[in-house]
Amino acid sequence: MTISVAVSGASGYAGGEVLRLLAGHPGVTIGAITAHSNAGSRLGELQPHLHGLASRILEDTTVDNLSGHDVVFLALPHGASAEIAAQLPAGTVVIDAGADHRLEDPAAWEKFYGSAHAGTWPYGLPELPGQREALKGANRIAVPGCYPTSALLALAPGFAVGLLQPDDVVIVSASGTSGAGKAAKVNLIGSEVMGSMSPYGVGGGHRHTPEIEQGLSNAAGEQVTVSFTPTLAPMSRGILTTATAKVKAGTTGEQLRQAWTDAYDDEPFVHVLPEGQWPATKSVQGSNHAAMQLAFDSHTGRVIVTCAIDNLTKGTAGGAVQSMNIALGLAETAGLDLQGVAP
Ligand SMILES: NC(=O)C1=CN([C@@H]2O[C@H](COP(=O)(O)OP(=O)(O)OC[C@H]3O[C@@H](n4cnc5c(N)ncnc54)[C@H](OP(=O)(O)O)[C@@H]3O)[C@@H](O)[C@H]2O)C=CC1
Ligand SMILES: CC(=O)N[C@@H](CCC(=O)OP(=O)(O)O)C(=O)O
Repeated sequence: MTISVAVSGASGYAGGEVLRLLAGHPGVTIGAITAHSNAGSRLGELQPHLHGLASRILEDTTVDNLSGHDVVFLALPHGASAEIAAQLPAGTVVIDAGADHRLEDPAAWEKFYGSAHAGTWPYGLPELPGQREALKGANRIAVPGCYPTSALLALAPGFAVGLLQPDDVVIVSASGTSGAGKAAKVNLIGSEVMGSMSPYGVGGGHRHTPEIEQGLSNAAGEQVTVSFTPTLAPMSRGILTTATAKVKAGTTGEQLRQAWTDAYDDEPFVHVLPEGQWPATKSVQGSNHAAMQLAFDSHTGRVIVTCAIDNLTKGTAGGAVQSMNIALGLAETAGLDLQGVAP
């Protein structure tokens, strides 16, 4: 049996990455591919790396064009996906790469996104406690944001076993510029970003703060507050997150390492590196893998975890395909058997 899949936002970075992964997926057939201003164009003009699909024509992103498939991926700007999703048949598996259905708290949504909350869907990060079960058979899936994917993978194990204090969490992430999408922004063009790094959304203003707090609070079973600072790095892909939290009194370095290795030893895509080896974005580029390392800083009583992902793969499209596989009962790694790229 082959599963028919439609991909909207196929002219953009996230949609293009979904197509790259689906092109190598053994169980799916790619049906409609849709765009907005680029509808009518050949895919090869916009995504020249997708050689096998180059002659496909982008259709308009309409309910009619997306209906009639088993699975629909939405890789659209915030707001656009909720409007389309609400009109797709209930039996279709809809996987939203955007933020519209990630947050559980309508007040947090309204505060950070400034619009009405569209509802909450199962969250597509299967490595979180209990989340793989929640995705089985789901027909609506909210793909996490790229920063939250790295931050939640980094700290959830310590909160899940009660080793970390909930009120002193500091997370700093560096992201490649593709995280911002294809639309040109003056601070993202090469001459501005090459050879330079800069922060943004400083002081609790970034919209991923409530998403990270939600995931860590769910893992901890109590409210976790987070200080999150994103920075822009001169690379096209990749996120390196450094997350630190104060440990509870009496916690040892051995207990911390045990908690992380217990959480991830059986995971196909999340790797706690051997002690002393630290992650690099290059090692996960183009793959659905996350590489991480942790250390206990006994001087400050903090655990420091670094986690590297590719924002477009594990941070978006790879997580989306992994969640689709779980929802449909396929092998979780189908279409995702890709190693990193070097050098
Ligand atoms: N880039 C990343 O690392 C991540 C992105 N995401 C999310 O994925 C989604 C897509 O992001 P990304 O691919 O980066 O963005 P891009 O700007 O690269 O692509 C946006 C896509 O949406 C289409 N589009 C734009 N406006 C509309 C509209 N009003 N109705 C329908 N389609 C529209 C565009 O079509 P056209 O080109 O034809 O105008 C294009 O295909 C966003 O919600 C983003 O937040 C999530 C995690 C990480
Ligand atoms: C570098 C960069 O600009 N990154 C984006 C986050 C990308 C992402 O995960 O987006 P959504 O939550 O919107 O899906 C940002 O900070 O807005």
